[in-house]
Amino acid sequence: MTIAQSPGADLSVEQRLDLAEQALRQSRRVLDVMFETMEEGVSVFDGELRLVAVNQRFRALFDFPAELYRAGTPFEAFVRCNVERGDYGPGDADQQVRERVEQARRFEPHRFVRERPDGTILEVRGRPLPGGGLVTVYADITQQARAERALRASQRVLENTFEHMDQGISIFDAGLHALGMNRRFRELLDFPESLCRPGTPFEAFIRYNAERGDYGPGDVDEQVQARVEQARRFEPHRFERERPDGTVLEIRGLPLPGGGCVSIYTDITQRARAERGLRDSEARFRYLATHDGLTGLPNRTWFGDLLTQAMHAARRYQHTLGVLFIDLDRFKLVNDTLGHGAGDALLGEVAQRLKTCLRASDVVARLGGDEFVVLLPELPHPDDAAIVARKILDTVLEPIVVQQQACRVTASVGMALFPQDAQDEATLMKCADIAMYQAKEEGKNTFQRYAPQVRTHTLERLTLETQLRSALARNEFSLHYQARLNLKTNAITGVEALLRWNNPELGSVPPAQFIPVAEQTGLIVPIGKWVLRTACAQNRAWQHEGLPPMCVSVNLSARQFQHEDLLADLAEALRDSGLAPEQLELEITEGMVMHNVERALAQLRAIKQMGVRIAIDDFGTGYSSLAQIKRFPVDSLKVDRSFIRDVSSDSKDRAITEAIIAMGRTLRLTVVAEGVETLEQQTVLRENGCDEIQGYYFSKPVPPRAVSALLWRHAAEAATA
Ligand SMILES: Nc1nc2c(ncn2[C@@H]2O[C@@H]3COP(=O)(O)O[C@H]4[C@@H](O)[C@H](n5cnc6c(=O)[nH]c(N)nc65)O[C@@H]4COP(=O)(O)O[C@H]3[C@H]2O)c(=O)[nH]1
Repeated sequence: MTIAQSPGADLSVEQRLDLAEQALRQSRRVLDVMFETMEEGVSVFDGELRLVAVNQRFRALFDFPAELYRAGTPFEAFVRCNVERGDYGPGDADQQVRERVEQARRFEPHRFVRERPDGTILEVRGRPLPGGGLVTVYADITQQARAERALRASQRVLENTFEHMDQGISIFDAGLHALGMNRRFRELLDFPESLCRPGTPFEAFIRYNAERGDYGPGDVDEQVQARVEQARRFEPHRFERERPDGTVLEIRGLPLPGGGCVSIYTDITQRARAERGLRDSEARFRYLATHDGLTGLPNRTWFGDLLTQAMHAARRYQHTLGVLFIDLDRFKLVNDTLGHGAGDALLGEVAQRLKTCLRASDVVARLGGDEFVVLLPELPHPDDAAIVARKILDTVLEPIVVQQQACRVTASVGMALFPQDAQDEATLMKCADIAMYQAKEEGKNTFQRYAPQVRTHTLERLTLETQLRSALARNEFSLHYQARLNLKTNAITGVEALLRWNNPELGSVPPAQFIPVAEQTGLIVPIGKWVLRTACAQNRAWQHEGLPPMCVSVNLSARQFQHEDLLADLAEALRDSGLAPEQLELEITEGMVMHNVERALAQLRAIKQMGVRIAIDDFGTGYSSLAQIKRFPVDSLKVDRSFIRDVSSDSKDRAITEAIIAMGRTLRLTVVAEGVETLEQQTVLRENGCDEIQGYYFSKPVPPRAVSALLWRHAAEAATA
């Protein structure tokens, strides 16, 4: 330190000495103040390592006992005090003292950091003094050291996190050279260790990827160039990449504030797979929601959409649009006789044929069951719809081989046109539907253009069908019974069960009206089963009343006769009612057996084997020959009403009736005349040897209670006769 000298060359020696002394005292005071007010603690020891001085800050930092601060205290005393209060940590006290004193005795410059037990961190700098001795400066660096320590700790945490992150990270500088990358980056991208070093150019990674085919086929140089150029733009980006091993990576790139960029790689394979699965199932769902599962054609929903679009276009460009409703005529028969598998195969074939016989712009859809619909979006001329309809009929008519059997089905087609027949989709569809019903009534295998006058009739028929569908569940059916009289014994030999339908909306509907509808719709099968069960139970109930046993006849429809469940239904009705099989008779018509003689024969034999009787109903109206009837195991023939009506007046009718009676006798069959309304008719029949009669003359069809009364009355009359 330099103390400023004051000028005074003209002063005496004493004066100068005095002045120098004053200056010395002054600079000593300055030094003292500086020493005492220093930020750092300072200790000064002489060449013998005895204390010369410590400043205020030293005292505050170390808090040694006051007696130690006396000048001349040996350095060793301070060290020992520190050792004793644990300042140097655990260890042998004497050795700790010895080591430190020896160290100090070397009087070498030194610098170290020491942490005191109270957490204070000191930077200790020692310097030998020129004339011997040692000055040591103690700086309290606790705050700074703690901050540094915290920084280092958080750096370690960061490095640890970086290294063990679930995402791969790579960092490149502004010159696109690698600054760093973590373990996951190497794993996810499967790069060799040699590549994953700081300084590796971005291009090297890209080239490595391109060469191993990570970017798919293509020119490697072009792939590299495109990617490096892209990276050079340092724009934020995010995309997904599927690696050849199937790993799907989401790659996000972010520019760094000081230049360069960081890329984050996330393995999203699972999520991508799940999303792909979802997309697949969504597509599948969409397909199922719009397609018919069996034929692959558009379903009703999709067809509705397509029709709406086509109507818009037709309206805008003012052209004619056609809708054709197609219903297969004998499909249910195929389904019932050959099974559902055959039915499905047939529908598939029909769908295929419909598709090929139409233009690509036309639409064919399946509405369900055996119903198809065709949309002709643009008809140059309204008559063109008829040409398409004819084409459809021809194509459907071609034999279809199902289960090695050639089937032939026909179709009924209904046509409706926009704008001629309807202005909106729903009405247009309804019109085509109505026209289709009309075509069916016209005798099938035909097409019909919608005409407003058929609408009313068809609507009635539609109402009937709708009501009929729920009639069984709503308990709207009942059975009436018509008695049969034996002309020789005058006994009531049996009753015929006749179905009655009473509907709250339609009233009492005659069987002639609803039975054909029930047949067409297939509803006759469950209804017929109900008739069978009810008739058997009723016959048994009469027996329980004490009436003499007799036979109950039940009409079988063609559908029922062909149905695979018939035998099981029969057995069930007999078992549940407890009726003897010979007290049940089934009435079938000639047409039913003539359709497929061999199959019918097998069915009839099976029924006969159960002990159930069989009658041929409406006999004479069909085409069965005597030779064929001979083969059938039938018990009776019921002569059709039409021959009986004029049997007493018309010689031709009488001749036919006589022939039937004679034939029946030859075949040992019971001959029953139906529709006998007069005494004359009865007399002629008796004279000709007819076995039994049924008709209004003897009894009308009546409810069970009235039958019971008739039977009791008749039994009583017979007893008194
Ligand atoms: N004019 C006239 N008619 C007479 C006379 N005696 C009886 N009838 C009627 O002639 C029909 C005889 O039955 P069907 O020929 O089997 O003809 C039946 C039968 O084919 C069918 N049907 C009735 N019930 C059933 C049933 O439960 N199942 C099936 N599949 N068909 C049934 O409906 C047809 C008509 O039945 P219904 O209207 O009850 O008509 C009955 C009966 O009421 C008469 O002296 N004069």
